[in-house]
Amino acid sequence: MTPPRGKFISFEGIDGAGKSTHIGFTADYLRGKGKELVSTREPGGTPLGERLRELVLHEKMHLETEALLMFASRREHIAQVIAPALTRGAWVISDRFTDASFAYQGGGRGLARDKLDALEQWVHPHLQPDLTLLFDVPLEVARARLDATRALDKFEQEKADFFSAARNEYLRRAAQFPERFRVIDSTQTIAAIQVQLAALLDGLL
Ligand SMILES: Nc1ncnc2c1ncn2[C@@H]1O[C@H](COP(=O)(O)OP(=O)(O)O)[C@@H](O)[C@H]1O
Ligand SMILES: Cc1cn([C@H]2C[C@H](O)[C@@H](COP(=O)(O)OP(=O)(O)O)O2)c(=O)[nH]c1=O
Repeated sequence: MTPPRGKFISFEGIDGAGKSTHIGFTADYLRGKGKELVSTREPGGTPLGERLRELVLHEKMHLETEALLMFASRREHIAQVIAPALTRGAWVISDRFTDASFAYQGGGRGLARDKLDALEQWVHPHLQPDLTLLFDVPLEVARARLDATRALDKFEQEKADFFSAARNEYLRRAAQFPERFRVIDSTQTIAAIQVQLAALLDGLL
């Protein structure tokens, strides 16, 4: 008998919003409920994708090259990891997916939305996350969290305008696709967010 398809959850937000923190909690929570879980990330998630990630996070390149590499990594990720896992009934949680390309290459860098729409249609015409968790914080909060924790990559070194545009594009997408997005106020304490996450995940189980 074919197992029921697994669920696909993406985690989004500007750098420093708290995605990585809550991915760990979500993975533990779902494993605790007995789900086979695949925790992965973009760009990356496959050996080839991780090599593309190194390039795209550290090399200067044309904006369209950057967008194409994000989708090239995603194509491989879907083929090798996401689709097979969902088919065998595993749940997939991904640290970013296509909404990040709309937010960063589209909102942040100004790539025309119709080009991103075309790439999305090409690379995954029939696949969307069942749930997209958007961790939303004001830029100053995100920046303060980043400065306190780590060395910054190419994107994290961008200026406030870039993150403001990326955040706005995320919120625009959340309003456009309310059935799959949940916006989480990430200025709350980690414990308060976990309570909210547990309730959202229970709704999917
Ligand atoms: N709700 C929160 N309140 C306070 N600090 C937080 C919160 N969420 C995350 N942090 C801290 O902010 C930093 C960045 O979080 P992280 O999860 O790495 O963000 P992201 O993956 O979105 O870039 C970490 O040091 C983390 O402990
Ligand atoms: C998936 C994706 C990520 N990005 C950017 C957002 C992030 O700044 C960067 C890497 O994402 P992320 O995994 O959040 O890095 P870390 O957790 O190490 O901070 O890639 C894009 O610009 N477009 C995309 O399509």
